[in-house]
Amino acid sequence: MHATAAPTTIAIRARDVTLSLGATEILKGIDLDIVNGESLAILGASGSGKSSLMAVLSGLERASGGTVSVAGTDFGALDEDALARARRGRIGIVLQSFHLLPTMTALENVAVPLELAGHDDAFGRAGEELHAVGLGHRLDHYPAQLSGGEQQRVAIARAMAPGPAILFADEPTGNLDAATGAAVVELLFGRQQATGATLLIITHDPGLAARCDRILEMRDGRVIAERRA
Ligand SMILES: Nc1ncnc2c1ncn2[C@@H]1O[C@H](COP(=O)(O)OP(=O)(O)OP(=O)(O)O)[C@@H](O)[C@H]1O
Repeated sequence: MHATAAPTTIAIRARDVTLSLGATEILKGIDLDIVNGESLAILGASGSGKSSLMAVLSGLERASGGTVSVAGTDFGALDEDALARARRGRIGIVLQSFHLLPTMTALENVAVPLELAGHDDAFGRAGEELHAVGLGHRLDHYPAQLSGGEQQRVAIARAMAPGPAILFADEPTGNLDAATGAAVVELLFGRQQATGATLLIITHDPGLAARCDRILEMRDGRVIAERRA
């Protein structure tokens, strides 16, 4: 019996991507295809270009050369407004140091960006997502009243609330102890599986990388190795 493979669709395609800041060439020709729903770990020494690659693939930074296409849209062909529209709701980002607003509760941290993006029921959606990350009982807590692991859960809820097709995480467990980090990793993969999102994780943790479908290793602005986990 032959199963007909569903056509794989490319979430992110990079072709000969370079990034120069001033006289420094940071990315030196990256070629990459990331399939929808795939999880990909990016490993590499400090300064190898991991965060820069994430910035370019997520549209935070424009490539100096080459092309980055997300869901078939060439980011380089878009002006600032069109790029912001293309990114909005489609790309979620979780960073190592959470970046929650200290004067807002957990619920507000998740709801306010949704509200600004014009979501009809921002607070309802934010509450659902905070329940999904296990923080239904912490909605009215401020970041300073939450543990590091809880703050990272809020940051994950904020990134996931608009229903992004792609989630980027830059060392999401870097500021957490091992047990808390492991719980956050379970949560990330759980949310990925529940939503079918594509997941890109920058990590120094080989155990976390091994949980991903594929591992890229960077050195000096280039991808030097690639393997299936
Ligand atoms: N704004 C900038 N101007 C000039 N050089 C920069 C700038 N930002 C980053 N770099 C340089 O680009 C290189 C890659 O940095 P990047 O942050 O992407 O590395 P990384 O692999 O994510 O490192 P880490 O694991 O330490 O976060 C480094 O040598 C860094 O010093």
